[in-house]
Amino acid sequence: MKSIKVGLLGAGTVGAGTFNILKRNQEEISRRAGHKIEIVMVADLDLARAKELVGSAECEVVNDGNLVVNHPDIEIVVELIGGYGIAKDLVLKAIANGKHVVTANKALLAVHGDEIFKAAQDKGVMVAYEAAVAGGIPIIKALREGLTANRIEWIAGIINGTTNFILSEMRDKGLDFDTVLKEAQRLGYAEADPTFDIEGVDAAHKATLMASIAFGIPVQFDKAHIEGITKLEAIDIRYAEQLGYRIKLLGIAKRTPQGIELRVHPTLIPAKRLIANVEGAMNAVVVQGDAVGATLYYGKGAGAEPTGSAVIADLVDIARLADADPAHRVPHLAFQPNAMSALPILPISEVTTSYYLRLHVSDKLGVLANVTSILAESTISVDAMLQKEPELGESQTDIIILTHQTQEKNVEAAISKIEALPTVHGKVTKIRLEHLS
Ligand SMILES: NC(=O)c1ccc[n+]([C@@H]2O[C@H](COP(=O)([O-])OP(=O)(O)OC[C@H]3O[C@@H](n4cnc5c(N)ncnc54)[C@H](O)[C@@H]3O)[C@@H](O)[C@H]2O)c1
Ligand SMILES: N[C@@H](CCO)C(=O)O
Ligand code: NA
Repeated sequence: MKSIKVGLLGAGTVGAGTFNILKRNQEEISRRAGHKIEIVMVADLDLARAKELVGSAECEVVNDGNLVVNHPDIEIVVELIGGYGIAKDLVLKAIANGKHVVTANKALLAVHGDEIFKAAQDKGVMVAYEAAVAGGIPIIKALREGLTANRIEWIAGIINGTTNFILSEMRDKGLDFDTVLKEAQRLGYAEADPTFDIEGVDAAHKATLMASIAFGIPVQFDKAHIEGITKLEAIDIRYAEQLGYRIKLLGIAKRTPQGIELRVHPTLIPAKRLIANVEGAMNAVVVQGDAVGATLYYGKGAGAEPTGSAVIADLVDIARLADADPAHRVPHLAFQPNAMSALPILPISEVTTSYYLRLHVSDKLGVLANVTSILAESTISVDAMLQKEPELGESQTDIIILTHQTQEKNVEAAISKIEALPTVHGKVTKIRLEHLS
């Protein structure tokens, strides 16, 4: 049996998960791959961490990733450092040296993916990234291969474990935001910079990659509309529940005749949908294809071994395909590089969806009539409404309105008019709503 030599860049959470699974399941994995996949060198700036991971195993430990990417016997480089700097440099060097690359680095691919995939294409090597989206869930495999017959219509996913964990723990245990974030960091879910998680950036990296392989468009992270969970208020989570909805941070990629919607934001979804009941650090992605209908993928999107599971799946894929003619391998972005689409990513003002609006109003006759006539003038139709009784001794209260589908710019124009009414106080809270059907 041939041995395929692998070099590991980064011995942190995912590096350790990958190393340990490969050690534990070596025999089973070799039976599948038809080759022995062997990590022969581990590089980490923190040499002690790498040494502790490798233990007594036969594997060189170094603190300079260049030794991995320049190693003559290493065929596959696994990049698990993260970020755009040294990770990009080492990935491009590995490709230039004719090595295949496996990476979990969605930030790098969502921003520099086109350059990296082009370099790999020119050199005839593979860049595999199953771990980059929804960790252990084989969503890249499903989109690039399993659903290849379909014209994919939309994808909607809970694709950041940290924020789903925060939303779940806050709702169920009444814990505060900072306490739950610290716990997510301790469990190894959070990014090195946790603002990437809570501000929706990490989910947008993943949605960008899914949009590319679903629709055959270049990676365009800079065009994604991104909102995180930091401005979400507990009161809206409660009102949503009363109306039969849950609020989740969704990554959405949708094809429309005018272009592609690519957006990440807190979203109301009907509580009866399976995806609405995905809790804790779990991830789930719904993919709607024209032939297959809706399919749902669920599992652990973060953590050492779930993510390591995806890294090793890529190693096995590469081991199986390494000898194949590069033209016969699965294209990096699922579509042949000369058959990419130029469909634009739509600005958020052009997006069409439904809305949850919360207005703080004076409890006076005629307020509701004023609001509904503004909505009617803007051709926004109302799906449901909830008017709270004012608290004892209060003269103001909340009105919650759920709209039918309309364009974002219509809703924004109507909100400006509603906020100008003397009986409406402060800003109107707007949260997008998706029925996912
Ligand atoms: N943690 C997860 O659950 C998870 C899931 C999916 C994807 N990812 C991605 O995987 C990658 C790694 O994440 P992680 O959580 O394992 O991070 P981590 O911080 O636990 O590990 C990164 C390791 O890289 C090392 N490192 C930093 N600079 C280096 C350099 N110049 N040369 C060599 N080593 C260097 C660090 O010392 C550290 O040990 C990131 O791209 C992340 O986005 C993480
Ligand atoms: N920080 C990411 C890790 C997995 O990509 C998350 O919380 O989902
Ligand atoms: Na995955």
